[in-house]
Amino acid sequence: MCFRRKLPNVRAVKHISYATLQKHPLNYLKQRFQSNFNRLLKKTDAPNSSGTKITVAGCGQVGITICSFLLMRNLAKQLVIYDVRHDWAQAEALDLLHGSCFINNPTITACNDGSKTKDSNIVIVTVGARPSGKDRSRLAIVQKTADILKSVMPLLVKQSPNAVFLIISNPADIMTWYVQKMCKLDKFRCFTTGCHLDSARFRYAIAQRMGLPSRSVEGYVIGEHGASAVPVWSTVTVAGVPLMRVVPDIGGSEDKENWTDLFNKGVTKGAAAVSSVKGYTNWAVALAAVDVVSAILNNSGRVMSLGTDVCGLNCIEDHVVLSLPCVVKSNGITHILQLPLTDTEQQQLLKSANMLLEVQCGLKV
Ligand SMILES: NC(=O)c1ccc[n+]([C@@H]2O[C@H](COP(=O)([O-])OP(=O)(O)OC[C@H]3O[C@@H](n4cnc5c(N)ncnc54)[C@H](O)[C@@H]3O)[C@@H](O)[C@H]2O)c1
Repeated sequence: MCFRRKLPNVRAVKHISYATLQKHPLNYLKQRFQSNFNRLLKKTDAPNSSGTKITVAGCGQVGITICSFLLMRNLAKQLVIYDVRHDWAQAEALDLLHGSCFINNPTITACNDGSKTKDSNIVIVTVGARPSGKDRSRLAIVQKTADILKSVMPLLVKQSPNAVFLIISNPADIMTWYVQKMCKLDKFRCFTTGCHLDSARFRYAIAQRMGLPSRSVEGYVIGEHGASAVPVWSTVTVAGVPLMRVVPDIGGSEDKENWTDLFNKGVTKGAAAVSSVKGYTNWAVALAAVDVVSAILNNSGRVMSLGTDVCGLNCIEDHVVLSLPCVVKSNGITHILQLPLTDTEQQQLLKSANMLLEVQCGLKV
């Protein structure tokens, strides 16, 4: 009996005018219910934490796949989808929201003006053009994507000046260099997934040849996320055994087992094998991006081959963005590893750096 008396009295809500009731009977009911329900909730002094906020800029194939993995892995409490196609972004957000009860009730919003991205912790950038036509290389779309980023990035940086910016848009190394320069962002908090994806493809290709799962293989690809990527055979271990100890000539001119072919087919031409059929790649890049986000949010200190300005490292003397193994913590990249490379690997890395530098110089900024 005592308990019943403490329940709020539904008739006590007086502030709703008769006009409102006439106009919107449903509103009236909603307000009555909400007002009474709120009286049951007693607020404490705990600060209101809204959780990690992540913006995904660009909700094409790559962007929306990243969104779905972020939600499935429970990494974003607030997700903002930003795209010039507002209706499309809103529809994608609503589609995801319809499944809220399966993904821990996140807040998902969409916008085309950047307003809702304010104070994001992480901004993942996938806006851009896809390679199409005869030349399907990543470098073919460089100026087009740069022009798009020129209109998008200042807005996103202004809204979230302290965020970590993860650049996916291709050609990813050049675009990261461009964004770092244009928005004056530090290299530790504006970087690209770069060769983290290529390293995953590398591990997969080696594991396939060995008949083992990818996770039994460690090893890095460095340099350009693209045709001049460098396989660092000297870092490859299979079940802890350095592959170079078993195949001393691996990747060299005497490589009778054709490991270089395996790299070319599985890594540098890996994306084309998918996109020549589908028209795009989305799953592996999204998994790689979400892996980086998870490393950041967990302050993990994991080492990943990511692309940022590597001037002064491994004999590279220019401000060029390419991938080297990086330590990832909550504020971004804390350290970049100077790998002890073989002569062949070092030469290939410098070649990759020079090629990227040439494209950087040709960009109209
Ligand atoms: N780094 C990697 O490993 C990797 C892998 C795959 C794809 N990519 C790159 O990711 C990018 C996206 O690929 P996708 O397949 O999702 O392409 P997509 O064409 O499906 O999506 C691009 C999205 O960007 C949006 N967009 C374009 N201009 C915009 C603007 N000015 N403002 C806001 N939004 C804008 C488009 O509306 C579209 O939704 C491409 O550059 C692609 O090459 C990178």
